Amino acid sequence: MTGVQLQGDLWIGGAPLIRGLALGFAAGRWSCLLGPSGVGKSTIARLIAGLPGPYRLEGALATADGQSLAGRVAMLAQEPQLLPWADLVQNVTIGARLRGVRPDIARARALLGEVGLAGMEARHPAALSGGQRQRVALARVLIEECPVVVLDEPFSALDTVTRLAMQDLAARLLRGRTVILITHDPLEAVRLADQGWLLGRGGAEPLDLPASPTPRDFRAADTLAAQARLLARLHDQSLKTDRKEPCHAPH
Ligand SMILES: Nc1ncnc2c1ncn2[C@@H]1O[C@H](COP(=O)(O)OP(=O)(O)OP(=O)(O)O)[C@@H](O)[C@H]1O
Repeated sequence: MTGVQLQGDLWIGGAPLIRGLALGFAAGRWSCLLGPSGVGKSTIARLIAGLPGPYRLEGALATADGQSLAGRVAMLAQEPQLLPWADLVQNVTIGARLRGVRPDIARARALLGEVGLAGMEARHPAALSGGQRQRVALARVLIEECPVVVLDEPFSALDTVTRLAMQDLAARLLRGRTVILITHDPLEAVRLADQGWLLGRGGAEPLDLPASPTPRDFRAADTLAAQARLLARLHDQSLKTDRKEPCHAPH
């Protein structure tokens, strides 16, 4: 497994986005990024996944083993980005198909079952709900065996109970990988993360997480206390940032 270090200033479209980043994503652990909408979380995800964009890093993105991240990162983007003309098995196995290797159909079917879509394998994405499409995208990431996994709001379209089940599934199947989880949900961060940061324009501040093993019980006192602390920090941050949009109410 490999850890990932990101440090420096991030720019987008010629303007500064976040200054003074110093993030160390520990090898084999789950790290979480939270922060207000537009702060740059998805941009960091794209940077780590090596996807193109109008961003520029004045600093360094490095791995603990010194090897390139190319070909070693699986990413679940905010939008599921499924192939509309392909069935669910073909969607889940797209990585193998693109690499020209034999797709593991049995594993794809098993994963579709694990994400609650058994019996729907022959459907196309248009015949799914938003939350079902998001679970196909989750299965597509879970089938990859990349050491680094970036999950950008992977459970945002799910109802609360399904979300908890998918968190448990991802925690089980991605155990031992270096996972970078982006979320707006304080409970999700507290349940899954070994470490994490709250991002703001001026950099990143570490999260205060329980010492108990993940995935943490959502009923446990230490989980709920950490969730409340994090919610309070997010609330304080939004008051400080004063990001009020002008309101064009009709007169
Ligand atoms: N092509 C672009 N040119 C200039 N700025 C851009 C471009 N694409 C995105 N941005 C800006 O970059 C900033 C960071 O976007 P990003 O998607 O990384 O934020 P985020 O923290 O993931 O937000 P959210 O929580 O809403 O998903 C935003 O303010 C956005 O407006």
